[in-house]
Amino acid sequence: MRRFALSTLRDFGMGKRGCEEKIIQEVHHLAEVFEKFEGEPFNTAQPVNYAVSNIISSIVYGSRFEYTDPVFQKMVDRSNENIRLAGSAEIQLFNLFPRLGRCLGQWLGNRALLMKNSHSNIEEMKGLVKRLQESLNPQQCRCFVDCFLIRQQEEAGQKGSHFHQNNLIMTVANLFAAGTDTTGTTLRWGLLLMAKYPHIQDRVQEEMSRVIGDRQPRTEDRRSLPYTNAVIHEIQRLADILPLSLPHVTSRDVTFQGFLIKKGTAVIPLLASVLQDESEWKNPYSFNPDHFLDEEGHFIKRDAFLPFSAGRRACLGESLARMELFLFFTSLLQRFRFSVPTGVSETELDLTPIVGATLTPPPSTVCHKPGVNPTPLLSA
Ligand code: HEM
Repeated sequence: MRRFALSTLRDFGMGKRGCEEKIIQEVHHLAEVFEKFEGEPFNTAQPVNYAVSNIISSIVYGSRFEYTDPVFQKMVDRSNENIRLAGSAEIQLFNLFPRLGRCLGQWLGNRALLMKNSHSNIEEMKGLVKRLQESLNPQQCRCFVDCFLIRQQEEAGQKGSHFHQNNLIMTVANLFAAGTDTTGTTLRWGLLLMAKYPHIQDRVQEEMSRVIGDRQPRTEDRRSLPYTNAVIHEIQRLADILPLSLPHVTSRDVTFQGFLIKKGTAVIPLLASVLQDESEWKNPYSFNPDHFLDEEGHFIKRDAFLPFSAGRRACLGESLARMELFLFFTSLLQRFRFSVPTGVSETELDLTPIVGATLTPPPSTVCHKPGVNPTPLLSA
C-alpha cells in the first residue's frame, strides 16, 4: 500500500511541476486572507492550516476547498484537534494500558472526543469518495481516490487484495491528517520565529530581493538562496514538531548496538535526540541558521537533520512537504514583513510549544505589513 500511495501521489501532484503550480495558486489564496488583516495582529493557525490542507486535498480528491467552506473547516479543525489530543497524557496512558480503559472512566473524555472527531471526519470523507465514485471514468484518472478505485475494479474478486473500501478511507484519512498538521505547524513556527528574530528576517528578505526580486519564487530557486534554505532547515530543526516520530514495532528479533530487541517490541524513535544533539549542533537549543552554512555562506547538508525520520517507513510526504515549506515561506516573506504585536517585545514573545502528538506554536498573534518587494496578487 505504501508503494502504491507513493507512486500515485507522485503522479497526482507530488510530481514536481504539477505540485509546484498547485502550491503557488494556494499561496495567492492565503496571501489574500492575510491582506485582509491590514497589519492588525492575527492568529495564523487556521488560514495556514486550510492552505496546506488544500494541497493534499487537491491531490487526494482532485480539487481544493474554499477556506469558508464549513465542511472543510470542520474537517481540518477536527483533524488538528485530534493530533493535539493524541499527545495528551490520558491518551498516551490508554495506549500503553488499553485494559485500564474502564477503570480510567471519566478520565477518558479526551478519547471520546478523539473518537467522535475521527468518526465525523471519516463520514465526510466517505461522502467525498462516494461523489468521485459516482462520476468515475476509468479512462480519466483525476486524483488519488480515482486511481485507488480503478485498481479496486481491476482487482475485484482477487483474494487478499489490499484495494478495499476500508483501506481507501483509512489511507485518505491518514494522508489528510499527516499532510495538514505537520506542514501547517512548521510554517507557523517559521512565521513566529521571523517575528521573534527580525534581524534574521532582514537577511532572508535581503537575499530574496537580491536574487529573485519581484517574481514568484520557484523550487529551483532554493539552490540560489542558501541563507533562506538554511533558515527553513533551522526552523524544522528547532521546532522539532514530531519529537517522538511515530511508534514502530520490531517485525523480528534485532540486535542494535549490542542490545537485543525482541520481535514485537514497541520502538519510539526520539527525533529530538538527533535534532538537538549537543555533539552535533553548536547551539542545539537556539535558533541559529549558521548550523546549515559553511564559512563562505554556502548551504551544507547535515546528517543529524532528520525531522522526517529515516529508514523504510520515513515520511512518505517528505518531498511534498519540503516543496510546500519552501514555496509558502518564501512567497509569504516576499509579500509581507512579520512582527510582534504592539506592546509585546521580541524577547517577551513566548515560544513554549503546546504539546500534542506534534509540538505546535503557542496561540500567539503576529502582525504584518507589506514586505520588501511586495508582489501584486495574481487572480487565481
Ligand atoms: C513538515 C512536514 C512534515 C514532517 C516534519 C513530517 C514528519 C513525519 C515523520 C517524522 C513521520 C514518521 C516516520 C516514521 O515512522 O519513521 C512521518 C510519516 C508520514 N508522513 Fe510525514 N511529515 C510531514 C509532512 C507530510 C506530508 C505533507 C504528507 C502527505 C503526503 C505526509 C505523509 C506521511 C505519511 C503517510 C506517513 C506514514 C508513512 C509510513 O508509515 O509509511 N507527511 N512524517
